[in-house]
Amino acid sequence: MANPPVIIWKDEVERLLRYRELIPRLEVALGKFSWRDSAELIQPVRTTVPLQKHDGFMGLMPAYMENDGVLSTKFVCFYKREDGSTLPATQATVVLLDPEYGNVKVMDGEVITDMRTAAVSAISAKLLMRPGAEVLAILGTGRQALSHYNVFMEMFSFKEVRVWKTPVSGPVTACVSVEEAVRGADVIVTVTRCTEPVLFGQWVKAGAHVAAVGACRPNWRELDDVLMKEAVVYADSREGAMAESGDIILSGAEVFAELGDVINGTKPAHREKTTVFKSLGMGVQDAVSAKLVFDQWKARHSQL
Ligand SMILES: NC(=O)C1=CN([C@@H]2O[C@H](COP(=O)(O)OP(=O)(O)OC[C@H]3O[C@@H](n4cnc5c(N)ncnc54)[C@H](O)[C@@H]3O)[C@@H](O)[C@H]2O)C=CC1
Ligand SMILES: O=C([O-])C1=[NH+]CCC1
Repeated sequence: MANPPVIIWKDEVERLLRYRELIPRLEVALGKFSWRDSAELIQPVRTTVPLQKHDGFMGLMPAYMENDGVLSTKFVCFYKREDGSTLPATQATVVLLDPEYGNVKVMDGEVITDMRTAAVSAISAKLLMRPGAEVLAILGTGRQALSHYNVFMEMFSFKEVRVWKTPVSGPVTACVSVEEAVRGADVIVTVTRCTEPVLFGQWVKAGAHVAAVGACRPNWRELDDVLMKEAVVYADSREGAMAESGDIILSGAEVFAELGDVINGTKPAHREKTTVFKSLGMGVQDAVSAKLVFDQWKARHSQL
């Protein structure tokens, strides 16, 4: 039955989305994705349209989970703004559809993008960091840096958190150089808009886990060749990584496994080795986040 469209604004998404409910759903979705069972989940690599005049791109990120009744697409615009710009790098909207009737719910995608990306990095750390990890370093101080800080503080108890270049709020050590931030760190999160390597393997402690979130174009880098070749490399999607990750394509590093493979138990988690999780972002992550927001919204509105 056709229902009128629903619009859910940013402040409401912010109120409704919680990491404790989001993380288990994302783990299930990552696992389902890695089985490559099209009866369960269909998610092509995102389509990108370059916005040359604005130094950015628009990405279209569809996903369909037949058995879960989830159909959605995110529209995301990403701009390679200069360092120091106050404008957001990422603007996003998620459209959730009823698969049977095509009814539309439209919601803000910025909070979803910030939170689901950070949550997936936290899942990578849960699976791949060495036991007893004490020091977290975050490179970047934008939106993703903040969401990563929030979820890592909620999920883990690090003794020290270092941030390059300026501090986010909270008990963190502000570092003036990347080397100072990452030397001796057990977990490193890279959430910059860099297009050249900023994190070098020679500074990274053996056995550290790196969640590499920026550098989402085939010619952009955050990590150098030494790190990419020394580490065991995991990705959210093999196809996404091979199509979009400059760190993987240009270094020639191999993707050892997807996070979903580790969740499914089909590939090991090499906690004892240096690991890189290369995150590109997937439509299915937005789909399960949007479904969670809509279900919570519906529950609240049916009580009114
Ligand atoms: N893997 C995924 O699913 C997602 C990845 N991203 C990526 O995460 C990165 C950060 O996104 P946001 O936090 O939203 O952006 P933002 O603009 O809020 O923050 C970017 C950060 O990078 C720093 N930065 C900019 N240019 C730099 C340079 N040349 N060298 C060093 N640092 C520089 C800025 O100072 C700022 O701290 C972007 O590359 C974006 O593409 C964003 C959303 C999802
Ligand atoms: O998955 C996502 O939304 C994005 N990945 C890189 C820029 C935005």
